[in-house]
Amino acid sequence: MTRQNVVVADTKSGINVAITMTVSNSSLFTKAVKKTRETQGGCINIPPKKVGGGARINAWVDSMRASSPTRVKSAASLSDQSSWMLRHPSALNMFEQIIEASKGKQIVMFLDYDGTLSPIVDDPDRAFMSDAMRTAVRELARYFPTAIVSGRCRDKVYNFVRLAELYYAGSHGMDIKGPAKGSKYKKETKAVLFQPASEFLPMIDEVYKALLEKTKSIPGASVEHNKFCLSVHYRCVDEKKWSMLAQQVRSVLQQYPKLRLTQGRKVLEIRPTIKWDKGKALEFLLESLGFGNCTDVFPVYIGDDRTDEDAFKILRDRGQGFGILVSKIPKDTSASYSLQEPLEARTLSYYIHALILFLYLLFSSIVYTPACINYHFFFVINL
Ligand SMILES: O=P(O)(O)OC[C@H]1O[C@H](O[C@H]2O[C@H](CO)[C@@H](O)[C@H](O)[C@H]2O)[C@H](O)[C@@H](O)[C@@H]1O
Repeated sequence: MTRQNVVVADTKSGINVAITMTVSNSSLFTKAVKKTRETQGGCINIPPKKVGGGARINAWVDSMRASSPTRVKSAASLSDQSSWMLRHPSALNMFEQIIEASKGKQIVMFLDYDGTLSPIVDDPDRAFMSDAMRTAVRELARYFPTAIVSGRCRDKVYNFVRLAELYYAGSHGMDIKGPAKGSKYKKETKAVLFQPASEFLPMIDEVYKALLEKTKSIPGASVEHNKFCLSVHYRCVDEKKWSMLAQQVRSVLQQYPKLRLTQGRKVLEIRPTIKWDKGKALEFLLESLGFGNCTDVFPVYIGDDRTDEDAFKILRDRGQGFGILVSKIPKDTSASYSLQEPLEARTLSYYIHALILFLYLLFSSIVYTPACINYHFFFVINL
């Protein structure tokens, strides 16, 4: 299967247009040409001052609307949904194939936090992961090197996950730290710490203060300091005020050409223009674990957001491992597989159990433990 991503700058709207072509000879996948108003990684061009402001703001707001799950859901027809599922089958249904592909290779796990390990909630400070999920991740890390890759600042995501044995890449990969006690998977003992955007710290602090001031009159808006980047949340902002919020953010960012804007789930993310993202963080971590040029490594990345696309794309380009997109609705993605997303509280528990099941099954097919013998028996029979 070959897949080509072509990114074309839409000079009118200031938003890039990504055209993705997937050509496959496998019966599982269909030929598809997709056009979306976003790039991989969801980058929005910050327009230069002189160009018409109104049109630009409308384009921002359009993009904010497009990322609203309810709208995307209603826009997606049933046949779109099923053809998308053919191209990105459930990781649970494809489990045997996945295990087969990883045979004899070292699996390395990369997990996004919000929307992947924790449910999406209104208050970013209350996005707790369940104890059951923590147990699943802890178990996973017993068998595979495991990293959490998040847009959040590293300390904050660590406080949610609270597992000292993991690698953490916070601030969209711009703040990477290995386990304090070293890792059993890493031969050399030198601790891993990598912060490629350190010089931006004073600027980020400055912009944080400016954004707090500019957005304080917009009910529901909040600004989160993620150390090397910032998040402007609009999940709780009335849609009628989105345009005003976009204008305020734009007015601040125009003074800082060294910062760029990307988009997540009802969040505008501001970060340095350096060429660093979750995909680069994944490569950095593989390198520091000693798997940089290895052919027998099998990285698995699970994420739900546009910024995770950078990592999915790296895996596709390397032809190693695969990405799993957590989403209930069709989205343009470089991930190979999908898992359902917890849109409603009622379906949330299903998703968490599904993910836990997937994580458990992944390691239980390789390592025999009493708790997983039943599944293994089932798995072997089904082969
Ligand atoms: O890379 P991630 O770990 O997925 O971080 C991306 C952003 O996640 C958080 O925001 C998202 O989750 C919040 C809590 O569920 C939700 O309220 C918000 O609408 C989502 O966008 C985090 O707060 C942001 O700083 C991250 O950039």
